[in-house]
Amino acid sequence: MKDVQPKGSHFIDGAYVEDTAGRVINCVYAATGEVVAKLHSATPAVIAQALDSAKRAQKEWAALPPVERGRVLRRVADILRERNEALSELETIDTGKPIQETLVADATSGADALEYYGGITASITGESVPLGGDFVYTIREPLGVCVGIGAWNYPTQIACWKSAPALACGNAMVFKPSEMTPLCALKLAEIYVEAGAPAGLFNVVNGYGDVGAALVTDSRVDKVSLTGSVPTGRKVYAAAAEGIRHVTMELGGKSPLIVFEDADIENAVSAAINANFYSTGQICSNGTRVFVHADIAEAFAARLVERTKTAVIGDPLDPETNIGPMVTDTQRAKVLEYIEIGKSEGAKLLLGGGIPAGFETGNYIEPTIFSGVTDDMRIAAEEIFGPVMAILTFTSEEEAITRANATEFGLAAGVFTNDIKRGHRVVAQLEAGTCWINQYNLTPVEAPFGGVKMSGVGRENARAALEHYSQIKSVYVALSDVESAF
Ligand SMILES: NC(=O)c1ccc[n+]([C@@H]2O[C@H](COP(=O)([O-])OP(=O)(O)OC[C@H]3O[C@@H](n4cnc5c(N)ncnc54)[C@H](O)[C@@H]3O)[C@@H](O)[C@H]2O)c1
Ligand SMILES: O=CCc1c[nH]cn1
Repeated sequence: MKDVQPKGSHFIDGAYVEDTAGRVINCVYAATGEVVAKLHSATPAVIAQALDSAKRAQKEWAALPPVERGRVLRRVADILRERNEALSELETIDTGKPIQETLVADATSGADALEYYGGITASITGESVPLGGDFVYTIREPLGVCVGIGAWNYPTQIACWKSAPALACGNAMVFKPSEMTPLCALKLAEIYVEAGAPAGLFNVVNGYGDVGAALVTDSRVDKVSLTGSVPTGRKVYAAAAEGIRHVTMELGGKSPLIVFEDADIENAVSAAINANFYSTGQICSNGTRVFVHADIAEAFAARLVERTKTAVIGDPLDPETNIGPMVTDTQRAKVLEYIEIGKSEGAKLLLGGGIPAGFETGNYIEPTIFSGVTDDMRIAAEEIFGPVMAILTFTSEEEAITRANATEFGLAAGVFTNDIKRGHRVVAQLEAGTCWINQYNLTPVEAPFGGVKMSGVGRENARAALEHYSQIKSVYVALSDVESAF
């Protein structure tokens, strides 16, 4: 294994920082259990250093001409692309996701965000509102210091999706990665400095949940953007509310993928595979409730099982592997428990259901398919966040919509049909922030991404994210005399 030990646990004010007084964070390669790096959770002194330097850098950054700020972000995008191979390898070591995925979905997705926001930085403007003589103009101002808190499934992408729009709007960011994947965001911080961002503009503090909690309530912080689970979202949202801070909440889901009887079965099967087994099932927007019309359910399941049997489970650094280990043994244990729950609830196990033979070391788990699932089963109601697909059947459009919406979550949804009118009609009734018709899980930076209901607040990506990293100042300009009562 190559040496991935960073020069310090945190990256603050343009340099690596270490404080060994913090609790140890072991960074483990999920395929072997080997500890590949040892870091320390941020102490209060480290957190203060990060916030102070971000506050200072933010003023300097916001004072630059927007076109110059945009140029720095575009340079970050270029460096991310130039180093894609090394960054993808690091992402694979950090998360356990197969290299064939990380080469196309992580630093590259981050680069898209940096390029997109770098390109529009200079067009983040206010407007002029005529009042028949007098007028109002608006200025779109940065919020100040933003805190980003990440989940472990997409450490590079999450850091880029948060920092790119934040910095484009003139903010600074202190980013706290998940304690399970502490390595990738440090590389991004190095790249920001190399691309010309002022020291302190993008700081990374590693740490456990208590570090996130300390950041959220600090008086220097103006905005918090969390990617994580609903229970953490509840805590962070409440803590941020104490200080009336702006929030973005990118939380969990239990999204429906509806396959109508007229759908192209091969495409629908491909989508179900992507919606459940990509990243070994560790994607927030996964379509884990696959509603299939009863008329095609048997054919769909047969083809799905046939194709899933060809999945290549292996070392994620091997380019042939398309199913890697889960991020941690704890996460795998949780998924194995759900599989047992599914069996005891009476769902039919069509494929998988355990640790693959020959993969007793590492956090491996088989891609698992249940059929005969009903809405009341826990495997159909709760987010598992692993490679477990539940197939449910339906007989009418109305029934599919009602059952798809019968969840507290509302992150994403997909519809497969060859009747395009039906596709639009159904999507219009689905309670989800991100929908796909005849596709699943593609998240281009040009499209707003985020959830409704318990799945979140706010949007990432596209111009929509700018609304969540800026505030509007209205300036009334009088061209006439001032009237008063006396
Ligand atoms: N909607 C999205 O865009 C999106 C994307 C990826 C993952 N997710 C969700 O994330 C979850 C999986 O990730 P996870 O297990 O890392 O989530 P998690 O909620 O356990 O942790 C997320 C982050 O919050 C931090 N944290 C924990 N307690 C905190 C507190 N009290 N205050 C501040 N920070 C705290 C953690 O250290 C971590 O960095 C799933 O529910 C998944 O759906 C959502
Ligand atoms: O994990 C959630 C965000 C996402 C969806 N697809 C790629 N990234």
